[in-house]
Amino acid sequence: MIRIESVTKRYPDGTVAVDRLSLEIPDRAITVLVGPSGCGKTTTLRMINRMVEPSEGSILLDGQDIRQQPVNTLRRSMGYVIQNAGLFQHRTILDNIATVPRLLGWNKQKARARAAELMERVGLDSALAKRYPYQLSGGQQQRVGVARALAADPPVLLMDEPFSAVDPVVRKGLQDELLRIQEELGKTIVFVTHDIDEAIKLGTKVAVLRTGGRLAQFAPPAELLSAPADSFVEDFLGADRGIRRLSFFPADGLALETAPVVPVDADAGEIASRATAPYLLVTGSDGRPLGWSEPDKLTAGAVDREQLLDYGRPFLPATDSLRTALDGAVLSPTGWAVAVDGEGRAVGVVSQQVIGEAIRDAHSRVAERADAKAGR
Ligand SMILES: Nc1ncnc2c1ncn2[C@@H]1O[C@H](COP(=O)(O)OP(=O)(O)OP(=O)(O)O)[C@@H](O)[C@H]1O
Repeated sequence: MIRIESVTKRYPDGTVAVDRLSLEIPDRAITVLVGPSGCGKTTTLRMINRMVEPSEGSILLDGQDIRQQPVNTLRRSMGYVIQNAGLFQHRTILDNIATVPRLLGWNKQKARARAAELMERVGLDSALAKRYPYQLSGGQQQRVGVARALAADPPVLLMDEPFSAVDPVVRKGLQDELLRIQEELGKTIVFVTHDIDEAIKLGTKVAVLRTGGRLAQFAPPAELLSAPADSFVEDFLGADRGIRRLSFFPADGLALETAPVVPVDADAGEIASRATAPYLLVTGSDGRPLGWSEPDKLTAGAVDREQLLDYGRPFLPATDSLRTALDGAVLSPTGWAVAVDGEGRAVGVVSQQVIGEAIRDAHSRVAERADAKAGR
């Protein structure tokens, strides 16, 4: 664990970049530092690997003050990734990634073998190994930056706005990749961003800093969204807080209805028996949804697929959230969302009303837990 204990950083010109900051950064999780420009995020990160020394307070790594070990030893235990990757322009991709192992005295062959393994891990095609950084896209360069930071297998990764310079689609890919790598490798990651959506997506815990380097709130993302500490955090979280919070509620408890799901080859009797629902979801012979129809517009044995209403975007109850389920219902012309299994086969349907009830239940469970925690 990294413990930041009442740390203040005053730069020589008198600027107080960080003001009595205390944080406990858990192992094997992603802790995000987020806040407006100039709130002291980078300064805090750089104090962890001693690129910046605190004016007051101390930082402990596994109980030991980081000043008690040689700075090079400390930095070797902490990979560092920055915006625009900061690659060595005159070295190939493979040699960029092999830099730290080489510094540690590994022979060339072993270091390059490790670099090749890491290229695969971060999703880089091995054909890029011999290229130079300028021959890569921005997103690929960022992946090289992550691979290089992981090369010596440090327990800690410090990441300073690593994905800020790439477009939103590439950025999403890099974020997903980081979550996957984290799941596989279990690093302790401290991640700086000014983007609250990125913080909420990546953070196990999120520290919101305000200008002057003071901590506004330190909590898991779902808690930030449900209970912002004050109006600064609330404003920083931005619009749609309620909807975004639904991402943290699983859809697996939704009561699905199977009666309105009819196979395309259903006979007249079966259609009639299901006609109590305002709409029926017609499925193909493979069980996948084809579209919605009003029961009286369905003719047994002769379904006109052109006449079916679009079924919108289905959700997977096992892995998706109430947000995805609600989105599916809102997008559907019938107001009902379609639930599918991993193969895309319809397993049931659910109305906006039922999703609304599930949202209310989820909210009250959170409120009960908060009450229990507060001893009310
Ligand atoms: N070397 C320095 N000397 C004087 N002031 C500095 C120095 N480095 C940073 N600062 C100031 O300290 C404050 C915090 O800077 P820092 O870079 O840590 O913020 P940040 O939250 O990372 O900002 P951004 O999101 O814009 O990168 C700012 O007011 C900045 O101008």
